[in-house]
Amino acid sequence: MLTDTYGRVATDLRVSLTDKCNLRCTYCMPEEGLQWLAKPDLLSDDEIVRLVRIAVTDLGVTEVRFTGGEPLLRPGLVSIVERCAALEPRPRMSLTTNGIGLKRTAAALKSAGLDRVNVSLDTLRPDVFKTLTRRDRHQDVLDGLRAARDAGLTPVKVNSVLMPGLNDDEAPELLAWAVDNAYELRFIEQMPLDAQHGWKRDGMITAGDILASLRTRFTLTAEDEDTRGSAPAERWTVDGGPHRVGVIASVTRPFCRACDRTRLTADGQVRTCLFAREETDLRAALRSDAPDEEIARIWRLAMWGKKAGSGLDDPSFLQPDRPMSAIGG
Ligand SMILES: Nc1nc2c(ncn2[C@@H]2O[C@H](COP(=O)(O)OP(=O)(O)OP(=O)(O)O)[C@@H](O)[C@H]2O)c(=O)[nH]1
Ligand SMILES: C[S@@+](CC[C@H](N)C(=O)[O-])C[C@H]1O[C@@H](n2cnc3c(N)ncnc32)[C@H](O)[C@@H]1O
Ligand code: SF4
Ligand code: SF4
Repeated sequence: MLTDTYGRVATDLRVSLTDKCNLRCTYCMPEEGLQWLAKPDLLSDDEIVRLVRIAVTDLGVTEVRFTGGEPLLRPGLVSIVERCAALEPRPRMSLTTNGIGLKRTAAALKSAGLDRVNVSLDTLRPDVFKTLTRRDRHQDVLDGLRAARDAGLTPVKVNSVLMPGLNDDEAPELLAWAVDNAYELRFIEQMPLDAQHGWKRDGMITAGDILASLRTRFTLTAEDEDTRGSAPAERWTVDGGPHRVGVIASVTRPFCRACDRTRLTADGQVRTCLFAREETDLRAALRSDAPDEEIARIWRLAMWGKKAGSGLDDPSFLQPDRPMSAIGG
C-alpha cells in the first residue's frame, strides 16, 4: 500500500499522459505555450502500462485517472486504456480532458474500458471561451461533451474555473445548462499552479462567492459530509435534487486530511501532492531494468514522505516549479 506518515493511503493514481495542450487557458499556460518535454523523456505506452500494473497489483491503487496537459493528444490513449482495463484487479478508469476530440474518440474509449470523463468548460459564451483559452474551440468542447454522454462515459462531470471580470457572473447560467444536459457541474477555486505565477489570493473567486451567486437562482442543500469520502468536491443538491453541484475549494476549504492521491508525471516522476516541491524518479528505475518489487519500493518510500497538505497557508509557501499542465491536473 501507499501509506504516509499521517495514516493516509493513496488508492487514486493520476497519470499525466502529456504536458502538451491545444488550449492556452490563462490560469494554466502562457499564450506561447511552454517548453514541452522532449519525446525520449516521455514514458512510453509500455512504461505507463507497467507502472499502472505495479500500482494496481502491488500497491493497492483502485482508481486511475488519465490527465495532462491534454490527454486526448496522446496517440496511444485508447490502447493504454484497453491494456489497463485488462489488469487484474481491474482499476476504475476515468479521463480529465478539455473535450476537444472527444467527439471522435468517445465511443472507442468506452469500448476500450474507460468508465467516465470529466470535461473542463468554464463558459457558455464562445467569445469568453476564446479570451479564456486563447483558442476558438467552444463548439468542439460542447460536441465532445455530448459525445461522451451518448457513449455512456457517465456521469459526465464538468469542471469550471471562474475568473474575475471574465466569467464570474456565469455560475447560475452554467448550472442551469448542466442540469438541462445531465452533466454534474463542479466549480474549482483557482490555485497557484499557473505557469505565469500570476495567482493572487485576493484576486480569486472563492467557494463563498460561487455559492452566493448560485443561491440567487437555486436552492442548494449541502450533502451529508459522510458521503464525501476523499472527494475534492463538496456537493449540494439543487432545488431538492436529483441534480447536484460541487465546489472544489482547494484554497479556502482544503481537503488534504482525506487525500488519497498519488501522481505520475508524463516523464515518469512520482509526485506526492499537486504542490510538492520534490519528485521521485521512477523513469530512471524503469530504464535501468529494475524489477517490479524495486519500483514498488521506491514508490512506497516516496509516498511515505508526503507532506500533511498543500502548504498554501504557510507564510513560506512557494509555488511548485512545474505548472498544472506539466504536473497533471
Ligand atoms: N487540491 C487538490 N485539488 C485537486 C486534486 N485533484 C484534483 N484537484 C482539483 O480538482 C479539479 C477536478 O479534478 P478532476 O480531474 O476532475 O478529478 P476529481 O474531481 O478528483 O475526480 P472525480 O470527482 O472522481 O471525478 C482539478 O482541476 C483540480 O483543480 C488534488 O489532489 N488536490
Ligand atoms: C490541467 S487540466 C488537464 C486536463 C485537461 N487539459 C483539462 O483541462 O481538463 C485539469 C484541470 O485542472 C484545472 N486547472 C488548471 N489550472 C488550474 C489552476 N491554476 N487552478 C485550478 N484548477 C486548474 C483545469 O480547469 C482542469 O479542470
Ligand atoms: S487547463 Fe487543461 S485545457 Fe486548459 S491549458 Fe491547462 S491543460 Fe490545457
Ligand atoms: S493539495 Fe496535495 S495533499 Fe492536498 S488534496 Fe491536493 S494532492 Fe492531496
